Amino acid sequence: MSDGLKRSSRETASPILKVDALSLSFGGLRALSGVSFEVREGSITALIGPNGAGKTSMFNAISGFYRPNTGRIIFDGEDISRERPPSRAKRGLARTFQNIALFRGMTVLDNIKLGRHAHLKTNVLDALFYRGRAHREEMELRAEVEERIIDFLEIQHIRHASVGALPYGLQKRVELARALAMRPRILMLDEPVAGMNREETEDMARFILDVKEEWGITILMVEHDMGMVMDISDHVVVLNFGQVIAQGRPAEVQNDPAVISAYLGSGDLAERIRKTEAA
Ligand SMILES: Nc1ncnc2c1ncn2[C@@H]1O[C@H](COP(=O)(O)OP(=O)(O)OP(=O)(O)O)[C@@H](O)[C@H]1O
Repeated sequence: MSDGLKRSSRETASPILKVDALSLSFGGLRALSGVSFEVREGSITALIGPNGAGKTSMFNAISGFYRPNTGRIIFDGEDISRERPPSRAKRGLARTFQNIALFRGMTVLDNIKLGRHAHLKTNVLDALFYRGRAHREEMELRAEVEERIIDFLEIQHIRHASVGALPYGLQKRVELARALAMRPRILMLDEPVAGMNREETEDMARFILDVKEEWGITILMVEHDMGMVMDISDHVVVLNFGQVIAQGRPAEVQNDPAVISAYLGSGDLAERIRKTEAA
């Protein structure tokens, strides 16, 4: 398929996630104020903005950790605003965290297996009847998915290693593996390359692109590395002081005067992109 065709089918794809007029306050502080945007199915959408813009608050509201004051979150056509995080996870919303949230004393494989807990049966009756062939088939399928993820992320050699002993870049990759094990429809990545060196960043960017292209999983990410954001995103949403100040394709957003001025205080945006690219 040509690039043009790919782009036009992406643009006509329906939104898998819609944030509609969402506001969120902490006491007197308004972290988000009437934020609306859409994430198209099969896209990589980046949420960017200077420090304190409201990106993490937005992520927490989407995954259900924060309850917004007003507004709605529509996932796959259904209003999930009142659902708790586990229900959202069951629907196929998976996320990683800014500070790695892995079980450091456990092996890579065991951490990945834990990613599946979102789909485990918890009801007692279910547990009693969920036996025999169906159970065996599910376990086999799970093992197959885990193996596919391990191969895909090139972490075969560390599968039995304790996570705490791994270098930072590999720990981030294991976190991605665990999120993939949930078989998500939309993967929310909170600063996936924060603290990584250039080589680790490039590896992670390639894996994220492959997750989209080969696995067909929609990505929503918060990221400060502007070079990486502009390289791999299809759509960029820019927040400042809890409001959307611009959105569009990377090239459009990069040249938007409102975006440039929002970033001036924290270093010129174009300069930051140049620096990350040159590093
Ligand atoms: N739990 C909280 N309690 C009180 N205020 C909060 C809380 N979380 C965030 N805030 C405030 O809400 C605003 C938005 O913060 P948020 O962490 O969402 O921004 P951000 O864009 O993710 O910033 P950064 O890039 O620094 O991570 C900030 O003013 C912050 O101080």
